[in-house]
Amino acid sequence: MTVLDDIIEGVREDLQARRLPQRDIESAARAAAPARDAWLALGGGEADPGLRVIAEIKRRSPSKGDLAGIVDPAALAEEYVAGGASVISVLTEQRRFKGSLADLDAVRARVDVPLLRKDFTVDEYQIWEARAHGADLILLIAAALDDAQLKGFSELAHELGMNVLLETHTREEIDRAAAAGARIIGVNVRNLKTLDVDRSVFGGLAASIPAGAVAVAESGVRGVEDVTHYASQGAQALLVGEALVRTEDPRGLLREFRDAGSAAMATRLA
Ligand SMILES: O=P(O)(O)OC[C@@H](O)[C@@H](O)c1c[nH]c2ccccc12
Repeated sequence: MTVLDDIIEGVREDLQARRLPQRDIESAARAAAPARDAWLALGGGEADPGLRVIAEIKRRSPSKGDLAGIVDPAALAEEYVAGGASVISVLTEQRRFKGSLADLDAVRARVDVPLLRKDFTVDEYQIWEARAHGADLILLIAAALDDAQLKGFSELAHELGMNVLLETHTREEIDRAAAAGARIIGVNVRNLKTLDVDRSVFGGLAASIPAGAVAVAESGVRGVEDVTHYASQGAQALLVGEALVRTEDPRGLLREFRDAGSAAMATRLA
């Protein structure tokens, strides 16, 4: 059994414990304020977008253990917005990442940028639930889903006005993401089956991401050098967790990342 299989088993158990009747979650989703456009926020369709950052609220991870206490996730989210984050990612998985839907609610109440509900989506219920809690974007992981699920889950998210960040790790998964109509494609340089990080995976796959889709490099940003690396390899956006939750100055670090990344993008496109 891989790490990913193990995580998903826990996610399914937690879901059964909190599941509301389908009509209740649907009416909560329909009552939520309309979703914001995360694709536009990430520079979709723009000729000169500048590097966008998806800043993540993450207390713990299976690979690194405890990262940060984060007693007030909304205050951290406000720092991220002040530093120019385009999207905020809120981990809602409980067992391995110490996240919750309450974190998503707290952040939603305080910031206006698009929010990614970051979780292991394996059931349509979680998509309704994401919308009910104010998410604008959901994560779908190609390694965890078959083609019919990628397509069906994407369609449901779009029907609810949300975007999808479709996470890949191989060439084959990028092709599957493209076939599912993904407009925001992430390459996670961490292999979710082994948790190994290999930063060169992004550059090896970036050219396979279809034009028109926003290319997101996920994981492994330790500092400005990694930002420059990903941006020079074709990343339009970065998903950053650990570096931002560990620093004393998330606002300043975010600005540094955006400046360095935008400069590297400009050089690449010149
Ligand atoms: O903390 P990092 O190395 O900056 O990584 C952030 C993000 O990419 C990572 O949290 C992540 C990427 N895909 C995921 C899927 C589930 C949980 C977490 C993730």
